[in-house]
Amino acid sequence: MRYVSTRGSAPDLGFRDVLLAGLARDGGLYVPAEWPKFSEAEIRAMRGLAYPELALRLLTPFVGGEIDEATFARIVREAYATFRHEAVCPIVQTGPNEFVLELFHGPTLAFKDVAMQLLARLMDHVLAERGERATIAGATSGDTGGAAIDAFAGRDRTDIFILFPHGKVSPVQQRQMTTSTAANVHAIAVEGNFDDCQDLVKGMFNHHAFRDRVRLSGVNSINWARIMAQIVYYFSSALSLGAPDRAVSFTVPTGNFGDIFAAYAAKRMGLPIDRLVIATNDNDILARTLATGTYETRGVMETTSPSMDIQVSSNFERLLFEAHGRDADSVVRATQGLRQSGSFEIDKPALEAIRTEFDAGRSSMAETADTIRDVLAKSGYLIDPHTATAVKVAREKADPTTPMVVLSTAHPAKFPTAVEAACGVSPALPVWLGDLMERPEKFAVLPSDPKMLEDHLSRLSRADRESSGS
Ligand SMILES: Cc1ncc(COP(=O)(O)O)c(C=O)c1O
Ligand SMILES: N[C@@H](CCOP(=O)(O)O)C(=O)O
Repeated sequence: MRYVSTRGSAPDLGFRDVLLAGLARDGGLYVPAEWPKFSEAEIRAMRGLAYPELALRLLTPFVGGEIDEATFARIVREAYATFRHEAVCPIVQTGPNEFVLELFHGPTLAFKDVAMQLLARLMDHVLAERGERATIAGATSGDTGGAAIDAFAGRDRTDIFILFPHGKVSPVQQRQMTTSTAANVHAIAVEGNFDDCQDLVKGMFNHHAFRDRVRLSGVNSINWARIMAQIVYYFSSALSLGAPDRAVSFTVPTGNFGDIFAAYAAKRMGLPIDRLVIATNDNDILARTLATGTYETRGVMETTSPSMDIQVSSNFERLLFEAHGRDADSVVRATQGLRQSGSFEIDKPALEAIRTEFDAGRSSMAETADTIRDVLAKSGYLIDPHTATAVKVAREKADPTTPMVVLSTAHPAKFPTAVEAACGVSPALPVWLGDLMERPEKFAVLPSDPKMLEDHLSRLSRADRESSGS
Protein backbone atom coordinates (compact mmCIF):
# COMPACT_ATOMS: atom_id res chain seq x y z
CA MET A 1 0.00 0.00 0.00
CA ARG A 2 1.35 3.44 -0.97
CA TYR A 3 0.11 6.78 0.31
CA VAL A 4 -0.26 10.01 -1.70
CA SER A 5 -0.43 13.62 -0.54
CA THR A 6 -3.60 15.67 -1.07
CA ARG A 7 -1.39 18.46 -2.49
CA GLY A 8 0.33 16.26 -5.05
CA SER A 9 3.96 17.30 -4.71
CA ALA A 10 5.28 15.29 -1.76
CA PRO A 11 6.79 11.85 -2.38
CA ASP A 12 4.51 8.82 -2.18
CA LEU A 13 5.32 6.85 0.97
CA GLY A 14 4.72 3.43 2.49
CA PHE A 15 2.97 2.87 5.82
CA ARG A 16 5.96 3.18 8.19
CA ASP A 17 7.09 6.47 6.66
CA VAL A 18 3.55 7.87 6.65
CA LEU A 19 3.22 6.91 10.30
CA LEU A 20 6.32 8.89 11.25
CA ALA A 21 5.78 11.76 8.78
CA GLY A 22 2.48 13.12 10.13
CA LEU A 23 2.05 15.99 7.66
CA ALA A 24 3.32 15.53 4.07
CA ARG A 25 6.30 17.74 3.10
CA ASP A 26 4.14 19.77 0.70
CA GLY A 27 1.80 20.65 3.59
CA GLY A 28 -0.81 18.12 2.45
CA LEU A 29 -2.29 15.10 4.17
CA TYR A 30 -1.59 11.50 3.23
CA VAL A 31 -4.37 9.20 1.98
CA PRO A 32 -4.11 5.64 0.68
CA ALA A 33 -3.36 5.50 -3.05
CA GLU A 34 -6.42 3.26 -3.30
CA TRP A 35 -9.08 2.20 -0.84
CA PRO A 36 -8.96 -1.44 0.25
CA LYS A 37 -12.32 -3.06 -0.58
CA PHE A 38 -14.24 -5.72 1.34
CA SER A 39 -17.07 -7.63 -0.34
CA GLU A 40 -20.46 -8.18 1.33
CA ALA A 41 -19.48 -11.78 2.04
CA GLU A 42 -16.19 -10.67 3.63
CA ILE A 43 -18.00 -8.13 5.79
CA ARG A 44 -20.62 -10.71 6.82
CA ALA A 45 -17.79 -13.03 7.91
CA MET A 46 -16.58 -10.31 10.31
CA ARG A 47 -19.72 -10.65 12.47
CA GLY A 48 -18.93 -11.81 15.98
CA LEU A 49 -15.20 -11.03 15.81
CA ALA A 50 -13.73 -9.54 18.97
CA TYR A 51 -12.73 -5.89 18.48
CA PRO A 52 -8.95 -6.49 18.16
CA GLU A 53 -9.52 -9.29 15.66
CA LEU A 54 -11.82 -7.06 13.62
CA ALA A 55 -9.18 -4.33 13.75
CA LEU A 56 -6.58 -6.76 12.45
CA ARG A 57 -8.74 -7.80 9.54
CA LEU A 58 -9.60 -4.22 8.52
CA LEU A 59 -6.23 -2.58 9.10
CA THR A 60 -3.85 -5.19 7.67
CA PRO A 61 -4.24 -3.91 4.06
CA PHE A 62 -3.23 -0.39 5.18
CA VAL A 63 0.00 -1.67 6.72
CA GLY A 64 0.84 -3.23 3.36
CA GLY A 65 3.14 -5.91 4.78
CA GLU A 66 5.52 -3.34 6.32
CA ILE A 67 5.10 -4.76 9.83
CA ASP A 68 5.12 -8.53 10.14
CA GLU A 69 1.75 -10.11 10.90
CA ALA A 70 2.59 -11.49 14.34
CA THR A 71 4.04 -8.17 15.54
CA PHE A 72 1.10 -6.19 14.21
CA ALA A 73 -1.33 -8.61 15.89
CA ARG A 74 0.49 -8.29 19.22
CA ILE A 75 0.49 -4.48 19.00
CA VAL A 76 -3.23 -4.33 18.18
CA ARG A 77 -4.15 -6.71 21.02
CA GLU A 78 -2.02 -4.77 23.54
CA ALA A 79 -3.55 -1.45 22.44
CA TYR A 80 -7.13 -2.60 23.03
CA ALA A 81 -6.29 -4.42 26.27
CA THR A 82 -6.02 -0.92 27.82
CA PHE A 83 -9.80 -0.44 27.42
CA ARG A 84 -12.07 -1.04 30.37
CA HIS A 85 -15.00 -2.52 28.43
CA GLU A 86 -14.75 -5.99 26.94
CA ALA A 87 -16.39 -4.82 23.71
CA VAL A 88 -13.90 -1.86 23.55
CA CYS A 89 -16.53 0.36 21.82
CA PRO A 90 -19.99 -0.89 22.87
CA ILE A 91 -23.32 0.49 21.64
CA VAL A 92 -26.37 1.29 23.75
CA GLN A 93 -29.89 1.99 22.54
CA THR A 94 -31.37 5.37 23.49
CA GLY A 95 -34.43 5.50 21.22
CA PRO A 96 -36.52 3.31 18.90
CA ASN A 97 -33.95 3.58 16.12
CA GLU A 98 -31.24 5.56 17.92
CA PHE A 99 -28.00 4.04 19.22
CA VAL A 100 -25.05 5.61 21.03
CA LEU A 101 -21.59 4.28 20.22
CA GLU A 102 -19.56 4.63 23.43
CA LEU A 103 -15.99 5.51 22.51
CA PHE A 104 -14.88 6.58 25.98
CA HIS A 105 -13.77 3.37 27.69
CA GLY A 106 -10.06 4.00 27.12
CA PRO A 107 -7.56 5.39 29.66
CA THR A 108 -8.45 9.09 29.21
CA LEU A 109 -12.20 8.73 28.68
CA ALA A 110 -12.18 10.09 25.12
CA PHE A 111 -12.52 8.58 21.64
CA LYS A 112 -8.94 9.66 20.94
CA ASP A 113 -7.70 6.70 23.00
CA VAL A 114 -8.96 4.30 20.33
CA ALA A 115 -6.39 5.54 17.83
CA MET A 116 -3.72 6.87 20.17
CA GLN A 117 -3.11 3.62 22.07
CA LEU A 118 -2.40 1.96 18.73
CA LEU A 119 -0.43 4.84 17.21
CA ALA A 120 2.02 5.11 20.11
CA ARG A 121 2.80 1.38 20.02
CA LEU A 122 3.20 1.41 16.23
CA MET A 123 5.55 4.40 16.34
CA ASP A 124 7.58 2.85 19.13
CA HIS A 125 7.96 -0.32 17.10
CA VAL A 126 9.07 1.45 13.90
CA LEU A 127 11.47 3.76 15.77
CA ALA A 128 13.02 0.80 17.62
CA GLU A 129 13.40 -1.09 14.35
CA ARG A 130 15.23 1.90 12.87
CA GLY A 131 17.18 2.72 16.01
CA GLU A 132 15.81 6.29 15.94
CA ARG A 133 14.21 8.83 18.25
CA ALA A 134 11.41 11.26 17.33
CA THR A 135 9.97 14.49 18.67
CA ILE A 136 6.19 14.41 18.72
CA ALA A 137 4.23 17.65 18.43
CA GLY A 138 0.47 17.85 18.80
CA ALA A 139 -2.20 20.54 19.06
CA THR A 140 -5.25 19.94 21.17
CA SER A 141 -8.53 21.57 21.99
CA GLY A 142 -8.63 19.24 24.97
CA ASP A 143 -8.84 15.52 24.26
CA THR A 144 -6.10 14.66 21.78
CA GLY A 145 -3.51 16.01 24.23
CA GLY A 146 -4.54 13.87 27.20
CA ALA A 147 -4.86 10.75 25.08
CA ALA A 148 -1.47 11.31 23.42
CA ILE A 149 0.26 11.98 26.73
CA ASP A 150 -1.19 8.82 28.25
CA ALA A 151 -0.17 6.74 25.25
CA PHE A 152 3.39 8.12 24.89
CA ALA A 153 4.33 8.74 28.55
CA GLY A 154 7.55 7.02 29.52
CA ARG A 155 8.40 5.81 26.00
CA ASP A 156 12.13 6.09 25.55
CA ARG A 157 12.13 6.77 21.80
CA THR A 158 9.91 9.84 21.87
CA ASP A 159 9.61 13.24 23.52
CA ILE A 160 6.08 14.57 23.30
CA PHE A 161 5.06 18.25 23.22
CA ILE A 162 1.36 19.06 23.45
CA LEU A 163 0.05 22.58 22.77
CA PHE A 164 -3.29 23.48 24.29
CA PRO A 165 -5.16 26.82 24.34
CA HIS A 166 -4.48 28.42 27.73
CA GLY A 167 -7.65 28.56 29.85
CA LYS A 168 -9.87 27.14 27.11
CA VAL A 169 -10.00 23.45 27.97
CA SER A 170 -11.99 21.85 30.79
CA PRO A 171 -10.18 21.50 34.16
CA VAL A 172 -10.23 17.68 33.82
CA GLN A 173 -8.79 17.89 30.30
CA GLN A 174 -6.08 20.26 31.49
CA ARG A 175 -5.03 18.04 34.39
CA GLN A 176 -4.88 14.99 32.11
CA MET A 177 -2.17 16.87 30.22
CA THR A 178 -0.34 18.65 33.03
CA THR A 179 -0.05 16.04 35.77
CA SER A 180 2.04 13.42 33.98
CA THR A 181 5.27 12.69 35.85
CA ALA A 182 6.99 11.17 32.81
CA ALA A 183 10.21 12.95 31.81
CA ASN A 184 9.39 12.76 28.06
CA VAL A 185 6.08 14.65 28.43
CA HIS A 186 5.90 18.43 27.88
CA ALA A 187 2.57 20.25 28.10
CA ILE A 188 2.48 23.82 26.73
CA ALA A 189 -0.35 26.28 27.34
CA VAL A 190 -0.44 28.64 24.34
CA GLU A 191 -1.86 32.15 24.65
CA GLY A 192 -4.39 31.67 21.84
CA ASN A 193 -7.11 29.32 20.65
CA PHE A 194 -6.95 25.80 19.20
CA ASP A 195 -6.50 27.09 15.63
CA ASP A 196 -3.40 29.00 16.79
CA CYS A 197 -2.02 25.79 18.35
CA GLN A 198 -2.73 23.84 15.16
CA ASP A 199 -1.09 26.57 13.03
CA LEU A 200 2.02 26.47 15.19
CA VAL A 201 2.29 22.70 14.84
CA LYS A 202 1.77 22.81 11.06
CA GLY A 203 4.32 25.68 10.89
CA MET A 204 6.95 23.45 12.51
CA PHE A 205 6.20 20.69 9.99
CA ASN A 206 6.53 23.16 7.12
CA HIS A 207 9.88 24.46 8.45
CA HIS A 208 11.85 21.58 6.94
CA ALA A 209 15.24 22.31 8.47
CA PHE A 210 13.70 22.28 11.97
CA ARG A 211 11.48 19.32 11.17
CA ASP A 212 14.42 17.22 10.03
CA ARG A 213 16.69 18.27 12.89
CA VAL A 214 14.26 17.33 15.68
CA ARG A 215 12.77 14.42 13.66
CA LEU A 216 9.28 15.77 14.04
CA SER A 217 6.28 13.43 14.08
CA GLY A 218 2.61 14.24 14.57
CA VAL A 219 -0.20 12.69 16.56
CA ASN A 220 -3.08 14.82 15.37
CA SER A 221 -5.50 13.38 12.86
CA ILE A 222 -3.32 14.86 10.12
CA ASN A 223 -1.46 11.57 10.74
CA TRP A 224 -3.12 8.91 8.55
CA ALA A 225 -2.71 6.21 11.21
CA ARG A 226 -5.14 8.11 13.49
CA ILE A 227 -7.88 7.99 10.85
CA MET A 228 -7.08 4.38 10.01
CA ALA A 229 -7.62 3.21 13.59
CA GLN A 230 -10.94 5.08 13.84
CA ILE A 231 -12.40 3.18 10.85
CA VAL A 232 -12.78 0.04 12.96
CA TYR A 233 -15.60 1.20 15.26
CA TYR A 234 -17.80 2.16 12.31
CA PHE A 235 -17.57 -1.46 11.19
CA SER A 236 -18.03 -2.91 14.69
CA SER A 237 -21.18 -0.89 15.39
CA ALA A 238 -22.70 -1.41 11.93
CA LEU A 239 -22.01 -5.16 12.11
CA SER A 240 -23.82 -5.41 15.42
CA LEU A 241 -26.85 -3.65 13.85
CA GLY A 242 -27.05 -6.02 10.87
CA ALA A 243 -24.45 -4.85 8.33
CA PRO A 244 -23.88 -5.65 5.56
CA ASP A 245 -27.55 -6.69 5.18
CA ARG A 246 -28.81 -3.43 6.65
CA ALA A 247 -27.43 0.07 6.06
CA VAL A 248 -26.90 2.36 9.03
CA SER A 249 -26.36 6.12 9.36
CA PHE A 250 -23.91 7.89 11.66
CA THR A 251 -24.00 11.30 13.31
CA VAL A 252 -20.57 12.51 14.41
CA PRO A 253 -19.76 15.49 16.67
CA THR A 254 -17.23 17.17 14.45
CA GLY A 255 -14.28 19.55 14.79
CA ASN A 256 -11.16 18.62 12.86
CA PHE A 257 -13.17 16.26 10.59
CA GLY A 258 -10.95 13.28 11.41
CA ASP A 259 -13.59 11.09 12.98
CA ILE A 260 -16.19 11.55 10.27
CA PHE A 261 -13.56 11.15 7.57
CA ALA A 262 -12.89 7.70 9.07
CA ALA A 263 -16.59 6.96 8.50
CA TYR A 264 -16.23 8.06 4.89
CA ALA A 265 -13.23 5.73 4.56
CA ALA A 266 -15.29 2.84 6.02
CA LYS A 267 -17.91 3.50 3.35
CA ARG A 268 -15.28 3.50 0.60
CA MET A 269 -14.09 0.15 1.95
CA GLY A 270 -17.53 -1.35 1.40
CA LEU A 271 -19.48 -0.73 4.63
CA PRO A 272 -23.10 0.08 3.71
CA ILE A 273 -23.59 3.52 5.27
CA ASP A 274 -26.67 5.53 4.37
CA ARG A 275 -26.07 9.08 5.70
CA LEU A 276 -23.01 10.63 7.29
CA VAL A 277 -24.21 13.51 9.43
CA ILE A 278 -21.79 16.20 10.60
CA ALA A 279 -22.85 17.74 13.93
CA THR A 280 -21.29 21.07 14.91
CA ASN A 281 -21.67 23.31 17.95
CA ASP A 282 -21.99 27.13 17.60
CA ASN A 283 -18.72 27.00 15.64
CA ASP A 284 -20.74 25.82 12.68
CA ILE A 285 -18.30 26.36 9.81
CA LEU A 286 -18.90 22.88 8.39
CA ALA A 287 -22.70 23.12 8.54
CA ARG A 288 -22.48 26.51 6.76
CA THR A 289 -20.10 25.10 4.17
CA LEU A 290 -22.47 22.28 3.25
CA ALA A 291 -25.38 24.71 3.05
CA THR A 292 -23.65 27.44 1.00
CA GLY A 293 -20.65 25.87 -0.73
CA THR A 294 -18.38 28.51 0.82
CA TYR A 295 -15.90 27.54 3.53
CA GLU A 296 -15.61 30.75 5.49
CA THR A 297 -13.78 31.11 8.82
CA ARG A 298 -15.11 33.37 11.56
CA GLY A 299 -13.88 33.97 15.11
CA VAL A 300 -13.90 30.96 17.41
CA MET A 301 -16.66 31.02 20.01
CA GLU A 302 -16.02 29.34 23.37
CA THR A 303 -18.69 26.73 24.10
CA THR A 304 -19.55 23.97 26.55
CA SER A 305 -18.15 21.47 24.01
CA PRO A 306 -14.62 22.94 23.85
CA SER A 307 -13.08 20.10 21.87
CA MET A 308 -15.17 21.21 18.88
CA ASP A 309 -14.30 24.93 19.19
CA ILE A 310 -12.43 25.16 15.93
CA GLN A 311 -12.56 26.91 12.56
CA VAL A 312 -9.82 25.30 10.48
CA SER A 313 -10.95 21.71 10.12
CA SER A 314 -7.80 19.97 8.88
CA ASN A 315 -9.25 16.75 7.52
CA PHE A 316 -11.79 18.52 5.35
CA GLU A 317 -8.82 18.71 2.98
CA ARG A 318 -8.91 14.93 2.62
CA LEU A 319 -12.59 15.09 1.67
CA LEU A 320 -11.96 17.93 -0.81
CA PHE A 321 -9.30 15.76 -2.47
CA GLU A 322 -11.80 12.90 -2.88
CA ALA A 323 -14.69 15.15 -3.94
CA HIS A 324 -12.51 16.72 -6.64
CA GLY A 325 -11.72 13.29 -8.07
CA ARG A 326 -8.28 13.37 -6.38
CA ASP A 327 -7.24 16.53 -8.20
CA ALA A 328 -4.45 17.96 -6.00
CA ASP A 329 -4.49 21.34 -7.85
CA SER A 330 -8.04 22.02 -6.66
CA VAL A 331 -6.96 21.30 -3.09
CA VAL A 332 -3.94 23.61 -3.40
CA ARG A 333 -6.22 26.43 -4.72
CA ALA A 334 -8.60 25.96 -1.79
CA THR A 335 -5.82 26.00 0.80
CA GLN A 336 -4.29 29.12 -0.77
CA GLY A 337 -7.68 30.85 -0.58
CA LEU A 338 -7.99 29.85 3.05
CA ARG A 339 -4.54 31.21 3.86
CA GLN A 340 -5.02 34.47 1.95
CA SER A 341 -8.62 35.41 2.70
CA GLY A 342 -9.88 32.92 5.28
CA SER A 343 -12.30 31.35 2.81
CA PHE A 344 -12.72 29.39 -0.41
CA GLU A 345 -15.55 28.31 -2.71
CA ILE A 346 -16.17 24.65 -3.46
CA ASP A 347 -16.85 23.90 -7.15
CA LYS A 348 -20.41 22.79 -7.90
CA PRO A 349 -19.60 19.17 -8.87
CA ALA A 350 -17.42 18.70 -5.78
CA LEU A 351 -20.10 20.23 -3.56
CA GLU A 352 -22.71 17.90 -5.06
CA ALA A 353 -20.39 14.94 -4.46
CA ILE A 354 -20.05 15.99 -0.81
CA ARG A 355 -23.79 16.50 -0.40
CA THR A 356 -24.48 13.03 -1.80
CA GLU A 357 -22.66 11.49 1.15
CA PHE A 358 -22.96 14.05 3.95
CA ASP A 359 -25.57 16.03 5.77
CA ALA A 360 -24.89 18.59 8.52
CA GLY A 361 -26.57 20.34 11.40
CA ARG A 362 -25.76 22.55 14.36
CA SER A 363 -26.57 22.55 18.05
CA SER A 364 -26.34 25.77 20.04
CA MET A 365 -25.18 25.68 23.66
CA ALA A 366 -28.78 25.98 24.90
CA GLU A 367 -29.93 23.16 22.60
CA THR A 368 -27.04 21.00 23.76
CA ALA A 369 -28.01 21.53 27.41
CA ASP A 370 -31.67 20.74 26.60
CA THR A 371 -30.55 17.52 24.91
CA ILE A 372 -28.47 16.38 27.90
CA ARG A 373 -31.56 16.93 30.10
CA ASP A 374 -33.94 15.25 27.67
CA VAL A 375 -31.82 12.12 27.12
CA LEU A 376 -31.38 11.73 30.90
CA ALA A 377 -35.11 12.18 31.55
CA LYS A 378 -36.28 9.81 28.81
CA SER A 379 -33.53 7.15 28.78
CA GLY A 380 -31.85 7.53 32.19
CA TYR A 381 -28.59 7.93 30.27
CA LEU A 382 -26.06 10.68 30.93
CA ILE A 383 -24.17 12.12 27.95
CA ASP A 384 -21.43 14.71 27.61
CA PRO A 385 -21.93 18.00 25.70
CA HIS A 386 -20.08 16.80 22.56
CA THR A 387 -22.28 13.71 22.33
CA ALA A 388 -25.33 15.90 23.01
CA THR A 389 -24.63 18.14 20.00
CA ALA A 390 -24.71 14.99 17.88
CA VAL A 391 -27.88 13.60 19.47
CA LYS A 392 -29.65 16.91 18.81
CA VAL A 393 -28.61 16.92 15.14
CA ALA A 394 -29.25 13.16 14.72
CA ARG A 395 -32.82 13.60 15.87
CA GLU A 396 -33.43 16.27 13.22
CA LYS A 397 -32.03 14.02 10.49
CA ALA A 398 -33.59 10.74 11.71
CA ASP A 399 -35.15 8.41 9.16
CA PRO A 400 -37.41 5.77 10.76
CA THR A 401 -36.22 3.04 8.40
CA THR A 402 -32.47 3.30 9.10
CA PRO A 403 -30.73 2.90 12.45
CA MET A 404 -28.93 6.09 13.45
CA VAL A 405 -25.71 5.63 15.40
CA VAL A 406 -24.54 8.67 17.37
CA LEU A 407 -20.89 8.77 18.31
CA SER A 408 -20.28 9.40 21.99
CA THR A 409 -16.82 10.88 21.91
CA ALA A 410 -16.21 11.65 25.58
CA HIS A 411 -17.29 10.50 29.04
CA PRO A 412 -19.54 13.08 30.79
CA ALA A 413 -17.12 13.24 33.75
CA LYS A 414 -14.67 15.16 31.54
CA PHE A 415 -17.13 18.07 31.49
CA PRO A 416 -18.83 17.98 34.92
CA THR A 417 -19.62 21.71 35.08
CA ALA A 418 -21.52 21.81 31.79
CA VAL A 419 -23.29 18.51 32.50
CA GLU A 420 -24.37 19.58 35.99
CA ALA A 421 -25.55 22.97 34.72
CA ALA A 422 -27.66 21.18 32.10
CA CYS A 423 -29.28 18.45 34.20
CA GLY A 424 -28.32 18.81 37.87
CA VAL A 425 -26.20 15.64 37.94
CA SER A 426 -22.45 15.94 38.49
CA PRO A 427 -20.77 12.90 36.93
CA ALA A 428 -17.87 11.46 38.96
CA LEU A 429 -14.52 10.50 37.52
CA PRO A 430 -13.80 6.76 37.59
CA VAL A 431 -11.71 5.51 40.53
CA TRP A 432 -8.43 5.36 38.67
CA LEU A 433 -8.69 9.11 37.99
CA GLY A 434 -10.30 9.91 41.36
CA ASP A 435 -7.36 12.04 42.60
CA LEU A 436 -6.68 13.75 39.25
CA MET A 437 -7.69 17.21 40.45
CA GLU A 438 -5.30 16.98 43.43
CA ARG A 439 -2.23 15.92 41.43
CA PRO A 440 0.46 18.64 41.01
CA GLU A 441 0.57 20.31 37.59
CA LYS A 442 3.58 21.02 35.38
CA PHE A 443 3.34 23.01 32.14
CA ALA A 444 4.96 25.87 30.27
CA VAL A 445 3.07 28.96 29.12
CA LEU A 446 4.10 30.37 25.73
CA PRO A 447 2.80 33.10 23.47
CA SER A 448 1.60 32.05 20.02
CA ASP A 449 5.11 32.59 18.61
CA PRO A 450 6.73 30.06 16.22
CA LYS A 451 10.33 30.97 17.10
CA MET A 452 9.81 30.70 20.86
CA LEU A 453 8.08 27.38 20.38
CA GLU A 454 10.85 25.94 18.23
CA ASP A 455 13.46 27.08 20.77
CA HIS A 456 11.48 25.43 23.55
CA LEU A 457 11.28 22.13 21.67
CA SER A 458 14.95 22.25 20.68
CA ARG A 459 15.99 22.67 24.28
CA LEU A 460 14.06 19.63 25.48
CA SER A 461 14.10 17.24 22.53
CA ARG A 462 16.52 14.32 22.77
CA ALA A 463 16.25 13.71 19.02
CA ASP A 464 17.47 17.28 18.45
CA ARG A 465 20.44 16.69 20.77
CA GLU A 466 21.32 13.51 18.91
CA SER A 467 21.12 15.26 15.50
CA SER A 468 23.28 18.15 16.71
CA GLY A 469 25.75 15.66 18.25
CA SER A 470 25.57 17.33 21.70
C1 LIG B 1 -15.00 14.93 22.66
C2 LIG B 1 -14.77 15.27 21.22
N1 LIG B 1 -15.79 15.19 20.37
C3 LIG B 1 -15.64 15.50 19.07
C4 LIG B 1 -14.43 15.93 18.56
C5 LIG B 1 -14.31 16.24 17.11
O1 LIG B 1 -13.67 15.20 16.42
P1 LIG B 1 -12.89 15.51 15.06
O2 LIG B 1 -11.87 16.52 15.39
O3 LIG B 1 -12.30 14.21 14.67
O4 LIG B 1 -13.91 16.01 14.11
C6 LIG B 1 -13.33 16.04 19.43
C7 LIG B 1 -12.00 16.49 18.97
O5 LIG B 1 -11.41 16.01 18.09
C8 LIG B 1 -13.49 15.65 20.78
O6 LIG B 1 -12.47 15.68 21.61
N1 LIG C 1 -10.79 18.15 19.18
C1 LIG C 1 -9.43 17.81 19.12
C2 LIG C 1 -8.65 18.73 18.22
C3 LIG C 1 -7.52 18.03 17.58
O1 LIG C 1 -8.04 17.04 16.76
P1 LIG C 1 -7.26 15.86 16.11
O2 LIG C 1 -8.27 14.77 16.04
O3 LIG C 1 -6.78 16.35 14.81
O4 LIG C 1 -6.11 15.45 17.00
C4 LIG C 1 -8.87 17.70 20.52
O5 LIG C 1 -9.60 17.34 21.41
O6 LIG C 1 -7.72 17.95 20.77
